[in-house]
Amino acid sequence: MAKQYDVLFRLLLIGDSGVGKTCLLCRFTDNEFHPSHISTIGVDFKMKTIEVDGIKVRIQIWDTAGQERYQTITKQYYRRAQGIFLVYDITSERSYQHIMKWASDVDEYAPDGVQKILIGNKADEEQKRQVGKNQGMKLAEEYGMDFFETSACTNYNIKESFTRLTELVLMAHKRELEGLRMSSADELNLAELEDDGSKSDGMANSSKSCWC
Ligand SMILES: Nc1nc2c(ncn2[C@@H]2O[C@H](COP(=O)(O)OP(=O)(O)OP(=O)(O)O)[C@@H](O)[C@H]2O)c(=O)[nH]1
Repeated sequence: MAKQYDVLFRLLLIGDSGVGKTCLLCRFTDNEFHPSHISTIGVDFKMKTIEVDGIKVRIQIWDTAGQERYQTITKQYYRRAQGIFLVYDITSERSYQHIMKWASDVDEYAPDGVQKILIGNKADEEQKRQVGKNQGMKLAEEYGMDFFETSACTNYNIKESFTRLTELVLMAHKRELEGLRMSSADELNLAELEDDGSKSDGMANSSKSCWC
């Protein structure tokens, strides 16, 4: 039977409450968008398999609550991420200013070598824009990250940004992947998902099902 995937790994979405993390995830995995905001409680995740450079990649994507009160729980998920989206809302200067704080949390809690992308979401809301595209680009450059403006609402740059972070993680784990090609027998489990699956059932808790 053909293998369902070659490699498994974990991505994480972080950023202030309301910037659109859940909607980005739902747009990417289910091509759905819902206009109401129901705050995530703790963490939630969804899976999707994509093919990049001929490699079938199964990604577990963790959506974290932006609200301060859940930070103790959500920070526990940083250390097992291979890639992280730092998300702000282009209509909220405050959410952009807070990227500094999210980036310092990543430095403190995520593993060395974790791949990062800066996302300015809600790009469809041009009339309400408070953060210029050049500000996003400048910040991303300072932190050495790639940058995308996205819209979960119009499906702008969603596939592109998820694919790019996946590519960055694949590049960062090139050596392990070469080993996989040589053996061609097993999939590579970067996220130790089987192990986590049982644990996460108890820890992941969200008030949202992903209809957004
Ligand atoms: N116009 C527009 N609205 C969006 C977009 N993405 C999300 N929203 C809206 O922004 C609100 C918050 O979206 P969520 O995805 O729930 O935000 P979140 O970051 O997951 O919030 P927490 O779970 O509280 O951390 C909702 O009303 C969404 O419909 C977008 O690209 N454009």
